[in-house]
Amino acid sequence: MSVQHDAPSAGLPGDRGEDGPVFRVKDVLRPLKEETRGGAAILGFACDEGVRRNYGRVGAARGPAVIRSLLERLPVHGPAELHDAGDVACRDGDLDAAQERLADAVASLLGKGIRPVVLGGGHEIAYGSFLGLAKHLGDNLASTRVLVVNLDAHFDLRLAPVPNSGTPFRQIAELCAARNASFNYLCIGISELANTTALFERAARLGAEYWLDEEVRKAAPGAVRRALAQRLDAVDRVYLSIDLDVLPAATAPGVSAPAACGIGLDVVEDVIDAVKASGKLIVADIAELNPDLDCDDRTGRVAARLAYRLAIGLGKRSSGFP
Ligand SMILES: N=CN[C@@H](CCC(=O)O)C(=O)O
Ligand SMILES: [Mn+2]
Ligand SMILES: [Mn+2]
Repeated sequence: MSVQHDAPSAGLPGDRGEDGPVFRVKDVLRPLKEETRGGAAILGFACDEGVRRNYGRVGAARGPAVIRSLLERLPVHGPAELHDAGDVACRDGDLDAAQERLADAVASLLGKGIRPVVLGGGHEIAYGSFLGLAKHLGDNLASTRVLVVNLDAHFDLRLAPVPNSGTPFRQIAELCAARNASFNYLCIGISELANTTALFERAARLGAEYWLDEEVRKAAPGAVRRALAQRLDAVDRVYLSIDLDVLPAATAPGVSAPAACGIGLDVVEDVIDAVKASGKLIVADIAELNPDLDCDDRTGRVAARLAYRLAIGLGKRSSGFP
């Protein structure tokens, strides 16, 4: 279902009126209503408690507000509909409770046939997103082949006394084991110099597949897409997590741990498009934007662009370029 825009934008840079009405995301973004079914919704996770516990640079709790404001400014080129499911915040440093509330919000959206695009927040968001998917699937988790795709310089498979931004995928592995579900983890953009030997060994023990940042950078055109297509063919559903620190520091300076190498934004966008085109994407999140560390909103704009691609989709314009 889609609705026409009904209120053109005004007052934003570029909206001078002389070229006719301008429609932007803010004109189609509507607070989620109880009766809403289907479509996509953005849901914020205003939390950096996991980053703090992981000795990172805090500030990602302000990520959702900044992504929303940059997303709202982007133009919409055709009929579109997007719901805003509000924010889940972390209160009094209680990360477990915040992840539970995020999971409940994700499960509630999925129960209504709405595809959540969750905006972080530190990468502790990932455990909440997946827990929501697990709640939604219930007893069907074990029989549903879920592929977890994480675009990240880091495995985030750490062992730690308490959950943090470096542990979510180890927590997901444990949740899967407890529910007799397989842990099918594909990590794209892993940096050899940002993960210890112990983490590579844990990834191997858990059967994780990873593609290194250097391999992806040197891959022949189309190779990532072809390899990904094989993995997508073999599963029923995909949870896609994007840690912005998978991008080079010049593209994404506003993260706790910027990448020296990273993989290109074009690869990240190719992965999004391939996963969406498979029809199997069920939950997506964007993690680690720290507006306090950003430069000219560079990382925020990238996050907004990715959120747009996930929630609304590009490709309504084509120049005919060969
Ligand atoms: N979210 C994950 N963070 C990385 C941080 C690495 C760093 O601070 O250098 C990790 O734990 O591996
Ligand atoms: Mn990372
Ligand atoms: Mn991460």
